[in-house]
Formats: sequence, structure tokens, C-alpha cells
Amino acid sequence: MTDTRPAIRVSEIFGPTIQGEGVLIGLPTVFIRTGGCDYRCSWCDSLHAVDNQFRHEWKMMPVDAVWQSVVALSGARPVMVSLSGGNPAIQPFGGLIERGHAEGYRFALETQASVAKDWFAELDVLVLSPKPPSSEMRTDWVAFEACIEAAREKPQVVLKLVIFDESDYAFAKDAAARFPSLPVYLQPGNHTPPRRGEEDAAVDLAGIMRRMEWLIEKVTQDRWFEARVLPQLHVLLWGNKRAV
Ligand SMILES: C[S@@+](CC[C@H](N)C(=O)[O-])C[C@H]1O[C@@H](n2cnc3c(N)ncnc32)[C@H](O)[C@@H]1O
Ligand SMILES: Nc1nc2[nH]cc(C(=O)O)c2c(=O)[nH]1
Ligand code: SF4
Ligand SMILES: [Mg+2]
Repeated sequence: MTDTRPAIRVSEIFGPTIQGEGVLIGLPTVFIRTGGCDYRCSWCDSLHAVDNQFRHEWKMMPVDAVWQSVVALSGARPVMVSLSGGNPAIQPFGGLIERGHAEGYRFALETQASVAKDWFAELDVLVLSPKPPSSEMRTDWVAFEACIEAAREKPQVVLKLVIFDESDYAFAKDAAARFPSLPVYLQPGNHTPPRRGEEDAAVDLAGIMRRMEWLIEKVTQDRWFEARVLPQLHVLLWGNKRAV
């Protein structure tokens, strides 16, 4: 008999590690990184899950197999599961979330908010990360709002913005003003992300830290006291290494 249950296109499943970014920073987390993205940000740090050149590494996995991997990595102890990518919103995650919740696991989704799904309403945390001008992508705010609407009441919804320069900062302020009820997390961009999957490409940590200091100065001078400024903790610890 053919298996008609939905399969998930997986680039990698890894952890537990700590969540390195945003509202859940520091929390032990297992990551499911899906393959494929409707964007291609100029500075994407996960091209191995975006670029078709890496398609041969991606696997269509039945929900059961994905879940077995998460359970094995977590030693069957409930943990936060982060759905990332690529754009994980284009994968059929409803069944996996239902299954995980039944066993006490929690789920966060990282997305650029270009595609909304009904199953967003089952998440625990929804991280919306609209892309600023330096990414060379354009945010469709109608699609973005559809993501917030799809979440309905249950998940905690937050904004996470990557900042490289003044125009990214202006974009972040505009995004925050559009959605004043959403908590805001700002992170300095990594201008030396891995290229062509070269994970040992050196990271310019000093440069990232200078950008972070500049960002803190902007936020404090503007009296933007609701914004939180955080580094990508995993990048500080492990540079461009994959699956950490
Ligand atoms: C690789 S993306 C995958 C999820 C989804 N496609 C998104 O962009 O939200 C995960 C997070 O990494 C951030 N990110 C990607 N490249 C980055 C870089 N070079 N510096 C800082 N953050 C980056 C994204 O903005 C996003 O918040
Ligand atoms: N430790 C760790 N934290 C992360 N937060 C967001 C990540 C991502 O690539 O989505 C990520 C990642 O790849 N590793
Ligand atoms: S939306 Fe996310 S995964 Fe897609 S290219 Fe941009 S940063 Fe990379
Ligand atoms: Mg990342």
C-alpha cells in the first residue's frame, strides 16, 4: 500500500543545542531544518537549506521518521523543537506538532512570514522575521499579516529583525510600528556567512560586535526601550559551523 501521509523535506535535524537567537535564546532546543525557500536573502547563513545546488542533501521524510529522529536526539525527554529552514512554512508540519504535543514537546517556528498556514495556530512560539533592505528581498505585508492571523490566540508571536545598516534599522522601526503589540528582537547581521556550504569560513566576530555596539547606541539614543538587542549566540560560540 502506498503511504499517502505527508512527507517533510528535511535538510538536517540536529541538537539538542541552545537556541542562539531571539526570545528563546539559551533554551535547549532540537532543530528541524527544512529544505527549500521562497526567498534568497543576499546574506542568508543557511544556503545549504535554500540553494538548489544542495537539493541532493535534502530528504523527503515521513512525519514518523522525523519524529523518531527528534525523540532519539532528545532521549525521549520533552524539549523545545525549532522548525527552521529554508522556509519551514512551506512544509506540512501540522501532524508532527500534534504528535509532539501529545508527548509534551513544544514547537517554535522561524519564518520570514511570506506564507501562512492554518497549523501556525498550533505552535507555541511563532517568530516572524521580515527581511530588511540589505537582504534584497521585499516584504509583502499582506502575507505577513495573514501569518499573524493564522496564529490566532495560542502561540506567542514575536518579531525578529536582522540589522546591517541604517536602512535596515529604519525598516525595523517601521515594522515594529506596524505591529506595536509584538515584542521586538534585533540581531546584528553576520556579514561573513558560509558561502557554498563552506562552514569553516571564518566569521568576523569583531565586526559583528562593532555592529552590535552601533545597534545598541541607535536603540538607546532613540529611546527605543521596548526593543531587545541580542547577538546570534551560536555564531559567537561556534562561528559558521553547521548544525549547532
Ligand atoms: C536561516 S533563517 C530560516 C528561517 C526563515 N527562512 C527566516 O528567514 O526567518 C533563520 C534566521 O536566521 C537569520 N539570518 C539568516 N542569515 C543571517 C545572517 N547572515 N546574519 C544574521 N541573521 C541571519 C534570519 O533572518 C532568520 O531570522
Ligand atoms: N543554535 C542555533 N540557534 C539558532 N537559532 C536560529 C537558527 C536557525 O538557523 O534558524 C539557529 C541555529 O542554526 N542554531
Ligand atoms: S528567508 Fe531565511 S532561509 Fe530563506 S534565504 Fe532568507 S534567511 Fe535564508
Ligand atoms: Mg541560523
